Amino acid sequence: MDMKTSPLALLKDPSLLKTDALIDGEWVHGTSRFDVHDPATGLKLADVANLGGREAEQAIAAANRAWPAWRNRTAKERSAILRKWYELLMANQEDLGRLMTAEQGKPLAEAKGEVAYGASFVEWFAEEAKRVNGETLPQFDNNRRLLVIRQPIGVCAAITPWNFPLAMITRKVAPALAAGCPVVIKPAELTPLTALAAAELAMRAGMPPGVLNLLPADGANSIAIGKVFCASDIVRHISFTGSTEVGRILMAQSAPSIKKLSLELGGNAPFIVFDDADIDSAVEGAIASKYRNAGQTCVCANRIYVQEGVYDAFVQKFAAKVRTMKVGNGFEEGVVQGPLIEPAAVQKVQQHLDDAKAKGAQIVTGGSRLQGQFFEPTVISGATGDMLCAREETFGPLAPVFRFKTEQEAIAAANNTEFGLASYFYSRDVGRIFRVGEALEYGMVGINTGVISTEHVPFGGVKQSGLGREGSSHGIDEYVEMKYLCLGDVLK
Ligand SMILES: NC(=O)C1=CN([C@@H]2O[C@H](COP(=O)(O)OP(=O)(O)OC[C@H]3O[C@@H](n4cnc5c(N)ncnc54)[C@H](OP(=O)(O)O)[C@@H]3O)[C@@H](O)[C@H]2O)C=CC1
Ligand SMILES: O=C(O)CCCC(=O)O
Repeated sequence: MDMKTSPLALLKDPSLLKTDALIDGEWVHGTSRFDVHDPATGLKLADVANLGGREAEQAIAAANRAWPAWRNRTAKERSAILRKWYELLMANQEDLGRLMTAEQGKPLAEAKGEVAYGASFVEWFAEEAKRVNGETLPQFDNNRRLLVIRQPIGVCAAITPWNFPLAMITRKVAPALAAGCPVVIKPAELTPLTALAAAELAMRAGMPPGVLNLLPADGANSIAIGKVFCASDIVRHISFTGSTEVGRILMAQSAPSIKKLSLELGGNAPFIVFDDADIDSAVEGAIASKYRNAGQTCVCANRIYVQEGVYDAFVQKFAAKVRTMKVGNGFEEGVVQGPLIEPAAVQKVQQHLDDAKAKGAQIVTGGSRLQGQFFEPTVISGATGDMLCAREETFGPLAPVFRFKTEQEAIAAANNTEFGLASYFYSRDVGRIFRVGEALEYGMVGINTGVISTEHVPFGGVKQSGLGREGSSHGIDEYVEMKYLCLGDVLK
């Protein structure tokens, strides 16, 4: 790595560039390493400790040792450490954003936005730590008292994806820590540097050894670590964000140990524009939803359905806006779309586009692969239900626009998928807003907006998009067990 030309040369605090694993409060070099690259340039950024199943066992044991002291801290003490971590994440927003743009590719402004978003989960759960309340219940005879207490579930594991290198970690780890659970994190192979910097800041915030462990790994070792997490009787909960395929593997592997799972999996978000919508607002929403992170989020609009009366107007206005989007290295001024994460992601966009063209779609704007891992923001019209882009998540900057006639037709098409994460629709009719909002089989519905994510809402899906909810006051429920106490002889 030539540090002079590396985008990481400009870190204000170079000690945030951590490349070793964190186990039991110690930075571990590991016996093997893997390279991390900048998807915009292909250049190597760093080599990182490559840990496997054996170290996963060690990290789990360390977390288990740290558990009694961590759960016995008062909620206020845990809250203070989380609050300090939040402040350090925000104080280092610029550097964390820079690390993220370098390894993930999203434009710097968007990366800094993710730092704030990721930190907001830490701030939120620092507060929620103090609200893990119990209940008293009416007794069934006067000689007894009935109580419900909520206790931390135990050692938790988190497996996170590359598309949100910070926020997907904090959305899992902050509620676990707040509840009194230690964590072992396995970040994505492609984006460990942001995660490691965040772990360093957690240590600076006073996180005790063993309470937060982080194991970078390459693809093969990730599979080995996943097996250890799933088989372990000590790990009581696994939270995973990523593909439905891997979610299914983790669920099957966890069956023997009957583990609690939170799964945030693939989506295939419909974005419906009715004739009565405010078209300019729908265009803004579609841009925000479709092209966030170059289309690489599970809540990105994947299928845009437009009612026939406004179809041509929407397509024309939408494409006009898309043509103004600047594509390039995320560190360049004015860039709003960076590279895709890896060559396979570019190939998937190309495959979906080729398939759509072969089945009769027309390119309205874009349609070309640029150099390296860049792909033009693309809009196609005349999309139909038999196309790959209708059935699978493209996870890239391709917007297929489908035409529909009736509300029933749009709802049926939107629900015609095994996924059920996010959905969106635009209408000014209050009756329709309730009808469609209730009929969409999704965990989240954006109505007259393309932006739904924030820390205090329950984020999650139905059907094969996953299990459980993250964020909000419900997010901590995943990390606590209810215990019923039945107390007799109180009148003696
Ligand atoms: N819901 C979402 O937010 C996301 C959805 N996706 C979807 O998945 C597709 C593929 O993306 P990809 O990154 O490959 O997603 P994966 O589901 O393969 O990876 C997500 C995380 O799981 C890890 N992992 C992969 N296989 C296993 C395993 N058997 N046991 C334990 N951990 C494992 C990965 O590690 P490693 O990085 O080392 O392979 C990574 O940390 C995307 O195109 C997109 O459609 C992808 C990312 C996020
Ligand atoms: O699963 C994803 O793609 C990341 C979630 C994005 C969000 O929180 O809005």
